[in-house]
Amino acid sequence: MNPLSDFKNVGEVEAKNRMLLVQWLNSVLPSLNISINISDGELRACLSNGTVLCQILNKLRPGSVNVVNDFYHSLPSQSENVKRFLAALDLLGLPKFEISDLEKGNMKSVVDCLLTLRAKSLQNALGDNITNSNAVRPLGNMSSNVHFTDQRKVSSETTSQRVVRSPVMPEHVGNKIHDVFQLKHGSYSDLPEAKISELMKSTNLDVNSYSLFHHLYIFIFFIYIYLVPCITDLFQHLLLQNAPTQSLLSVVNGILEESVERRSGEIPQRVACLLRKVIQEIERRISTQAEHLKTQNNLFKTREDKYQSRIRVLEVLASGSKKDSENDKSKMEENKTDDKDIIRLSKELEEKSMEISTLKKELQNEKTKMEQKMANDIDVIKLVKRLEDKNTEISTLKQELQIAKTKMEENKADDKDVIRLMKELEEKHMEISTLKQELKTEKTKMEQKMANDIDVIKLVKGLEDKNTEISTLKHELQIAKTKMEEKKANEKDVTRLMKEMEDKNEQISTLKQELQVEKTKMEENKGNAKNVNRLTNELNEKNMENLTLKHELQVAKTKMDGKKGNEEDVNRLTKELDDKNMEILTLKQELQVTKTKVDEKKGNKEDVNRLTKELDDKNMEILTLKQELQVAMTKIDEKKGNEEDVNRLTKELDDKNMEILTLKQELQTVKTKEKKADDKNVVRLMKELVDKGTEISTLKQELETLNKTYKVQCSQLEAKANGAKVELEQKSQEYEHMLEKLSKKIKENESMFQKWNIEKNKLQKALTFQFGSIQELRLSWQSIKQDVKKEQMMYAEECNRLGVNLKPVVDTAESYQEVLAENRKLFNEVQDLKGNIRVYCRVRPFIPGQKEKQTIVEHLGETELVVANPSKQGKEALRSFKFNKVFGPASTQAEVYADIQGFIRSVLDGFNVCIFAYGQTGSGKTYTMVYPFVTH
Ligand SMILES: Nc1ncnc2c1ncn2[C@@H]1O[C@H](COP(=O)(O)OP(=O)(O)OP(=O)(O)O)[C@@H](O)[C@H]1O
Repeated sequence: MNPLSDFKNVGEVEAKNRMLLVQWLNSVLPSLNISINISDGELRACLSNGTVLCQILNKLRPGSVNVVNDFYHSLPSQSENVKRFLAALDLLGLPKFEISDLEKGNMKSVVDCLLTLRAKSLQNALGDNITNSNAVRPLGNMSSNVHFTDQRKVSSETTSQRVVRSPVMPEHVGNKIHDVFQLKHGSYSDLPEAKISELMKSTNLDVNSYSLFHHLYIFIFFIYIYLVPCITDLFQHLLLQNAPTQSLLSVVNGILEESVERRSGEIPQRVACLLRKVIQEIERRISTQAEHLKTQNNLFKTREDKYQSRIRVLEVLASGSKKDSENDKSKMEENKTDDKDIIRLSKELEEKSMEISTLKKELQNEKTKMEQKMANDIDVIKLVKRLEDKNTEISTLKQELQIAKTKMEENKADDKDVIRLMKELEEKHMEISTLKQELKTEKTKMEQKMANDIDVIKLVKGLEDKNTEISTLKHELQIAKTKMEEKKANEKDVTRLMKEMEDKNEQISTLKQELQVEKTKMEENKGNAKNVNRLTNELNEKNMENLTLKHELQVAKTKMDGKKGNEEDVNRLTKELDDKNMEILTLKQELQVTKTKVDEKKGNKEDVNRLTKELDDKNMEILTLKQELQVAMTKIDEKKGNEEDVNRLTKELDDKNMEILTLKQELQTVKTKEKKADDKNVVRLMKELVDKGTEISTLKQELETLNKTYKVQCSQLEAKANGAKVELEQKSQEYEHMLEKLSKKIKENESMFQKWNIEKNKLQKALTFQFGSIQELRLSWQSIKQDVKKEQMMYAEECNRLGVNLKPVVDTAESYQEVLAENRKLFNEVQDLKGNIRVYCRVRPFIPGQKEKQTIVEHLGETELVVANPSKQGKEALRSFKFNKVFGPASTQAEVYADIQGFIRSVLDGFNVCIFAYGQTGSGKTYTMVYPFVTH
């Protein structure tokens, strides 16, 4: 056991005892009105006066203590009151406490003492008439000395009076002894404890219960002494054995008193023997009483042990209950652990539910991802389509580029652009291949079940970037295309110019021929030299113009050969060409006009004049032209000298024309070659196209397979998702079920917890009750112990008194013989006078329940009895009998005894007496002899 808990228990027990005491004090003395939660110090202050203690005792036993009320000398009076109270307790045989305990020491002893007083008073209050009478009686009345002094006071009374009155105290003793005998004969264990204590404590006697048993014994003894001296030793022994001690003592007292009254000084031998035997019997009884006391002591010890063991058992039970409570606590703790488990399980459930929710969320996310991936896949498909479109575009671009390339090669186009474009194309190819690789990797990633969206987004971004790049490239290509077209246009312009040049040259040649024709005509028609000159000048001018044109053409060609002729030059050249054409047209018109004029001059003299005028004009013009030509010539001379140069130039022009022709031929050939190359390129491109188509078809197939696998995977994933959903639902249902179970368990545990709490409370109440009962048992045990000690003391005192009383009895035993002899003589004389043999008749009444109630007794007289005989008639029908005395059916045992009690005296005087009963079975012999104490 835990010492701390012991301490607590001890403290609790002391507090409870104090409360009990306070309650009792308040109930006995309501004026006190002490608080239940009084402390030790307060209780000391309340009781240290001593007056309260004395008042309580006086309340319980009025007049037990005289209270000292000395207000001037309070302290001595207080201690005096306490002393008186303690003395009274001492007299009562109750446990005491020390005065120092009340003044300074531990109040526990004071509380225990007062609680024993309380227990004693409660026992008395439990309806025990004997103890009630004791409670009312003054304390001094309890002393046995008082009884003996009273006994001595009435010693002068007659024997018969004594027989009735004397057994006030000895009757207690006799009863006690009788009861003790009963106990000795083996019924201790059958008796209740209350009865034992009652027996042990009872010092009072109900006089009404004094039975005939006692009288009968005295009566038989006297018969034995005076009337039946020859009675056997066995009967004597039986008498002594069965006689109560009080009867024996009263008999002894009676004999002694009678001998004293007679003053004969003689005690008959038989009486002396009887007295010795009585004394021996009393001694034996005392010794047996001592033994009984010992056995009682042992019994009390065993009972004490029993109580101790019970206390221990109760303590063990208490500890057990504590253990039980601890077990309950442990159970509670287990319940707590169960609760913890439940909490843990609920937490786990929550976690599971959280996991389920997260799984659901993940599933949702997966779904969304799947959908996104589906969307991405759609995007990818779109991208692939776009890529295919791009490929087609690229292929077309390639073709265009190839065409442009060839054209550029043919037309010596910008190599750098072409190279750049080629490089870009290669880069595009590379990019496309990388894109393809990326696509493949994407596909593999898609095959590896959903590459993350970021990569897809990146790819999409990359694709977008690529698209932008492609768009920029397209734009560049468009620009390049436009440039190429422009260049083509330039080329066309160049060719057109070349054609125009050729036309001009042809026109020039025709003009030359016309001029030649005109010259010949002029010569034939003695044409005007001025016109010739003019025409020559004009021709020269035209030649110059041609030269300049050629030169400019050459420059343009060189520029074109330089492959970097810009549009401005071309425009400029075209403008110049247009101007020249305009000039040529004007010249043509002028020529036409002159031709017509010449034709008119040929027709008519007037016209000739006009023509001459016109010729003059023309000449003037020619002159001007010549001048101009001269200027030009001078200029030419200044630059290149003379007409040779012009011829050279004309030759050169011819050469150039030739060159133009050759160039035209070359162009024609190049065009043919170009056509051939174009065909080759077309074949190659076709091949590439076919390859691309195959690639595209394979890519499409791959895409389709990928789509299919993707769809299959999607379906699988959907199936898995559905399965997971079903599992999740099942799990959620299971968890819900578990939750319900757990909630039920929690409710059950709560109900169990409440039950346990109720049981715990009950156990605690039972424990407190048991503790209280243990305490009460202890107190009662202490009181019983005190009672036993007191009884022991009383018995010791009684023994001493008996010894003291017996001593004069023994001393005067011899003088008694004389008295007894005289008494015997007188009595026997009376008996002889009455008749030595007496015959009595007693008629039994009908027994209750007897069916046939017909009596044959016809007449019942004092000494006569008439009996009817129905079988006979006449005188014999009635028969009368005479007896010393006839007792009727209404006669009592006392009447019968009163008639024969003289024989008892004779017995005690030493005479032999014989009393016997005779009669039919069931006539009442045993009733008359054995049941003398039944009063009727
Ligand atoms: N005077 C009486 N008054 C009332 N009842 C009596 C009286 N005498 C005898 N009885 C009853 O009669 C019945 C028989 O009595 P009892 O046993 O004394 O007869 P008995 O003569 O002793 O019989 P047995 O010879 O068989 O021993 C008993 O029940 C007894 O109580």
